[in-house]
Amino acid sequence: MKAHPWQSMIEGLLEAIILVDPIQLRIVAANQAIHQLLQVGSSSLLGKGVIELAVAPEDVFFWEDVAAGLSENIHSETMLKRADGSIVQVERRVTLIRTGVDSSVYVVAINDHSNQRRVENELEKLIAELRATLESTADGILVTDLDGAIRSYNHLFAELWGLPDELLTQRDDGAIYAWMDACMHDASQYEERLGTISRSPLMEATDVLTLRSGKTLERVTLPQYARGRPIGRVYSYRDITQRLADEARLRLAAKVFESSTDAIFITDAEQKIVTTNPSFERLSSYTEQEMLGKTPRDFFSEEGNAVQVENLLKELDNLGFWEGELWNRRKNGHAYLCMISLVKVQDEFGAALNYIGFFKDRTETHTAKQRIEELAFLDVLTGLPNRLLLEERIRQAITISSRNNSTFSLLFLDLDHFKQINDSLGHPFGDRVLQQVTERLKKCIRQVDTAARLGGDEFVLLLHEANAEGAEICARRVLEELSAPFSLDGMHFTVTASIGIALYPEDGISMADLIKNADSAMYHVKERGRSDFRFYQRQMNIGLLSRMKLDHAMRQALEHQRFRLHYQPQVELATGKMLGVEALLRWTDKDLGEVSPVQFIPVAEESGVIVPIGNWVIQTAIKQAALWNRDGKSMRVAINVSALQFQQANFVDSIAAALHEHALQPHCIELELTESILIKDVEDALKKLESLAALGVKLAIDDFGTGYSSLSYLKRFPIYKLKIDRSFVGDLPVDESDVAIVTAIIHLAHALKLRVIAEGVETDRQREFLQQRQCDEMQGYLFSQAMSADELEQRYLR
Ligand SMILES: Nc1nc2c(ncn2[C@@H]2O[C@H](COP(=O)(O)O[C@H]3[C@@H](O)[C@H](n4cnc5c(=O)[nH]c(N)nc54)O[C@@H]3COP(=O)(O)O)[C@@H](O)[C@H]2O)c(=O)[nH]1
Repeated sequence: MKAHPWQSMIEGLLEAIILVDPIQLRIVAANQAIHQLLQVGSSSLLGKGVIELAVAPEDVFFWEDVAAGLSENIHSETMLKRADGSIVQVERRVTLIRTGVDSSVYVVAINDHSNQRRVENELEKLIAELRATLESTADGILVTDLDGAIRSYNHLFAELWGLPDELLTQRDDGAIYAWMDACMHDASQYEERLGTISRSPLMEATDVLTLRSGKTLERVTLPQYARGRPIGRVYSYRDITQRLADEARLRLAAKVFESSTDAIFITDAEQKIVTTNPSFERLSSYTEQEMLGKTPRDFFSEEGNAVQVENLLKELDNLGFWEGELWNRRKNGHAYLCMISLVKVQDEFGAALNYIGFFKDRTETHTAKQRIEELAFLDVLTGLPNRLLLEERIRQAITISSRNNSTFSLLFLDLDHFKQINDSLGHPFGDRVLQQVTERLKKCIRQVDTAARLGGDEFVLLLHEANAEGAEICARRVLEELSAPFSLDGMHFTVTASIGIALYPEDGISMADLIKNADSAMYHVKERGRSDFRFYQRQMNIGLLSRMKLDHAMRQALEHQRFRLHYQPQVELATGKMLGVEALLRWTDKDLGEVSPVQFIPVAEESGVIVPIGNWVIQTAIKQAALWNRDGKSMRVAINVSALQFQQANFVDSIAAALHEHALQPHCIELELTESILIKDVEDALKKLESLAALGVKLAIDDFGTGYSSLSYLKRFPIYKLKIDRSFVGDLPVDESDVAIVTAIIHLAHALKLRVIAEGVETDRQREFLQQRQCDEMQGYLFSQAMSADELEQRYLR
């Protein structure tokens, strides 16, 4: 094919050129540049249909339009196919050049655009990436130029500031800034700061913005540079509301950790301690440094609790927590009781992240608890086990004895006349006596035995594996131990006790029965004169029951006038003349028969019915004395007065009223008072005795020598007569002690200008002895027993 005349002209052009015949649409000339662009051999394009190079459909349409004479020029981007089939982006300009009147040629100038296109693509990608970055950032971003005109912002910015939809769709920078102003808690400060920033293009700043909504935003602003010069500014906003709250919480947690009074340690996932708080060191004496890397196992494991520690660690891993108490040791070796809580901190899959241990020293609470428990089981005054603990020990003793077929004994011990000590010397004194008694009781039992105080002056001794013989030995030891004089505040006195013994299993197989029966046996001792011991016998409980019955019967007897008075003469020793009588209460019950005052007076005193009975005695005795004296017979009547009766506030008035009612001279009445009455409430007793003496009533001390025998009251009180107790008279004149005592009492009475009478005189030898010692009067079976008023009148007053 002949070369086109323009071939050489286009050959040297850098731009790729093809010349196309406008009729046949065939390439008539092509330069080197197009061959290179399409990577085809030189001249290989010549003669080729131009449409063959077209890739894009619009090119095909264009050349079809050209062929149809519809189009002449085109300048556009398109694509060409290379020889290897690859596509190349080009800028293509097609110009129809008239070469003659009837001839023309299309000059197709082609520029390889693939580089530019690549750059543009890159740019687009970059922009898209930037946009994506902008959108995907966790911060709200606002980009402005140096004048503050908004160049762009991301959706998070809009969200953080709550921009309304209309501001998102229209471009109105002023409205956006106004909106942001309005959101601010302190708009003026915000604007001032913003002004400062915008006036300083190079300024980098971080600010915290507090919005009215309660949100807190952190704003970081940086200048935007292009070619080393600031061209604008980027503001990034981050919602730090939660972070601030978290930080505050963390600060608080840190403060709690630091200032907690609980010792706290935190371990890593391998249970190695990574930190401890100050309380940890305070409590354990180990510093944090010493604990780092140690494990709870190292820290808590103590001699003897290793198994417990292993179990708790197992439980901690299984359940995620453990709580309990453990004994541990401080660095100095001192043991302390830890109240521990261990918690396993886990990730969402349950794997351990950390372990946190809290513990506190519970030693004091433990000790206090122990003390409280002790107090619950110990008698505060004496430190002895109380009823609760005794019951527990008896229960144990029953269990062991029934299993071993062995025995044990219960000694129920009640101090004799202890009430008098309390009443006369006060409760604090009585308490100290009980403490001294306790010390003596402790000496009488073995280590394995129990001495318990039930309350008041009641004690129980539980003697393990003690049969009757063992119990008796112990009872005797107690009586002997107590018989030694007590000494308190310079006072010397004696305390005796009545002891009842019950044996297991003979006297009961239950705790209640054993205590009841020992108590019952003790009562029998009381009834039979006290200061002794006695074994329980089956019929004794009838006695207990009968005490209640007796009380009831006495009240009935009083109501139905079944009491009567007998009178026992009191005789002048020197002349044998009867000077008076002692009124003695008698009672014949329809069921019980004749009941001795020895039996019923103590029960009446115990229940209080002695007061109305005593009043009846006073009324009856004074009435009888008035009758005798009215008939011209001079007869003095001695009346027994019990302590409870004397304590009644109206006692003196009742005597005065009775004397007045029966018009009896007061000197015809002699009141026999026991020593205990006088030492009970000394001031009250003194007042009453002085009032009675002022009335003219004579006062005698009954049973003299058996009580506390405090001689001071003989000096202070208006006493008229002492009555020597019959226990000192019975063995006269054989018993040297009795001889000495009786002689001393007579001398004492006379020295104090008191009269003296001996009771219980049964023999002539006794009478003679008393006469020799110049005792003033006597009373006893030797002269006469007590008898009814009628009988007495018949025998002695005719
Ligand atoms: N508060 C009141 N007590 C009273 C009253 N009546 C009596 N009693 C007291 O009861 C106790 C026992 O009295 P009783 O059984 O009547 O015994 C008295 C005499 O019978 C007895 N006595 C007299 N002589 C002899 C004797 O030679 N031998 C001997 N074995 N007993 C004898 O002594 C009792 C008198 O004692 P006392 O009162 O100490 O003088 C007794 O304590 C009574 O006090 C009452 O009304 N109220």
